[in-house]
Amino acid sequence: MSGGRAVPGAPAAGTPAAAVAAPALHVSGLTVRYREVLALEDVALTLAPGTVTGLIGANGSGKSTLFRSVMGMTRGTGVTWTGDVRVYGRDADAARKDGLVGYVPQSEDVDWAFPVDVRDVVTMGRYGGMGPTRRVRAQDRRAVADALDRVGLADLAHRQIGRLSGGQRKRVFVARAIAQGARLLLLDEPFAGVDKVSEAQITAVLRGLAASGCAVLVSTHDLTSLPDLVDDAILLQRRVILTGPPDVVLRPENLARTFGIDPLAASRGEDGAGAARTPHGSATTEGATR
Ligand SMILES: Nc1ncnc2c1ncn2[C@@H]1O[C@H](COP(=O)(O)OP(=O)(O)OP(=O)(O)O)[C@@H](O)[C@H]1O
Repeated sequence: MSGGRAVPGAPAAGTPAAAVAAPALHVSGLTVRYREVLALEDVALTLAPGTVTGLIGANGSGKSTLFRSVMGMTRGTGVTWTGDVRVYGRDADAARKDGLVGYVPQSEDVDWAFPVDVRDVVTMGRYGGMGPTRRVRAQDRRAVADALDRVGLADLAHRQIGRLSGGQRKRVFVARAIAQGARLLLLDEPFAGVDKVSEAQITAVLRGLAASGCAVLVSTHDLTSLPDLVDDAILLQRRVILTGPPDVVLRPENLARTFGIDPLAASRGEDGAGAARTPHGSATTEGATR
């Protein structure tokens, strides 16, 4: 972590020049099995720095498993994991250790009643660079203030985290990743349970991060807003079905390949259950093969 003002997207101190030119994320041959459940099969994808990529798939299609694999969280009893994950050309474990990867999981394992405020949580993003004493330095304070500014939470810095709305809570964890100096951000359903205003704020923050050179991978079921958010989208159904610009990926025939239904038929009410919003109508997000 470099000193001075945090600049998301700037290479971390000591990052080799060759790594700067490398893809932000390169996954190849990733197969993950939870005992008898094959969650991901031979997944390959590449994210360029400075882009936002949407990860689209029905429930159970493997989105969270993909995020967890990049975070090294799919190793353990009953989990079989093969494949290669590189972050800016480096082994993912080493890149995470250096704080290059920020992760906003679907639901944080957080005790919302705990007496910590917004600034305390965002400061946790700086722990990696603080050493064992966790003494907060001037540069940490500046990075935290900058991150809070970016997500529009500066005014709530001293609010206890349990007294935040759902959208504000999401933004706190985005700010924590920004304060960390992450150059690859993984967000698992950041818009779930979030109103349109918060969604627009989070979208603006993510676009801003991409503009400053970060790569962002975001899963969402809100397909209507996808074109405003992403440069590219990946359709996942245990395997990567399709990657491309959102207008191509969101074509009804392509969505039907992943969601297992004709979304236009769904919009006509022939299958309305669990409908997700798309620019073309409604598509159910249920019905994936598990
Ligand atoms: N810890 C686990 N043990 C066993 N099976 C699991 C585990 N976690 C996920 N799975 C299974 O792996 C598959 C992929 O799950 P995953 O959570 O990655 O999907 P997802 O696309 O994130 O779904 P959602 O949109 O519902 O969040 C599913 O069939 C799921 O039931």
